[in-house]
Amino acid sequence: MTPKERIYVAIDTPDINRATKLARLLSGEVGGIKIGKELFTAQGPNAVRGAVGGEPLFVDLKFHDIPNTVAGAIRSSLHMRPFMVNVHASGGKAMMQAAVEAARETSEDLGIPRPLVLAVTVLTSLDDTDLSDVGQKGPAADQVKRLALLAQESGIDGVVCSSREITLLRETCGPDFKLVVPGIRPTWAAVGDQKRIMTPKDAVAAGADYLVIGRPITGAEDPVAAARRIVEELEA
Ligand SMILES: O=C(O)c1cc(=O)[nH]c(=O)n1[C@@H]1O[C@H](COP(=O)(O)O)[C@@H](O)[C@H]1O
Repeated sequence: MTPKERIYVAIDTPDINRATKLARLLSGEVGGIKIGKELFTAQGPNAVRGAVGGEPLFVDLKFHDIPNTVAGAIRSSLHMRPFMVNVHASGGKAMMQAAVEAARETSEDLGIPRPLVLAVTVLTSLDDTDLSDVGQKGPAADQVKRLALLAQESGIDGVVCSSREITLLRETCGPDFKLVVPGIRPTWAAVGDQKRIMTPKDAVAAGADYLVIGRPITGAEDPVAAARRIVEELEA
């Protein structure tokens, strides 16, 4: 995989014109586009695919519900022809198994490649204190490992984790388990609400498969120049 192919740019806006413009501008500059709750909730599935054009799409809706409902949501999301979809690992084993099975069945029915089904472990905006506030047993790395192993047992293709856990998960889950990593901050970008962060180059060196990068690119005065700068840093 080339450095460019590893980058999924997170387009978080409710505005379809801005999303379409960013996706067109960045087409060919990155590996794919990630669309999440903000655009999806405002504009719906048809608009999402329309905005993204033919680029590989990560549909990041982080489903977290009972198995039957998550399976149905995964089935519905496949009409956007995603390359990756995700659920929360904390939804449990039966829920993750139902998500994988729904993706398999529906992609067969639609005659499309099965998307990678990923599980979100511990959000990159949470640290050890936040985890203990919600009664989860930290430190964050331990909880990420626990959830990643459960996801792997459930037939999930990989996890969304922070850069801080990449090395641990590579050792624990092996070379083929996909590690998709948000909370990526080049040295020249603002941190914002992210807590467990790393630079793009360090994250790839640690073993990340895909990097999810939003505001450092989309919030830049020149998003194409920012994307190119990140690609150059990865290639250096
Ligand atoms: O699943 C995700 O993509 C995700 C998981 C996570 O733990 N942290 C996280 O930031 N994300 C998403 O990754 C993107 C990060 O965007 P920036 O912080 O702007 O780079 C956002 O769209 C988040 O919704």
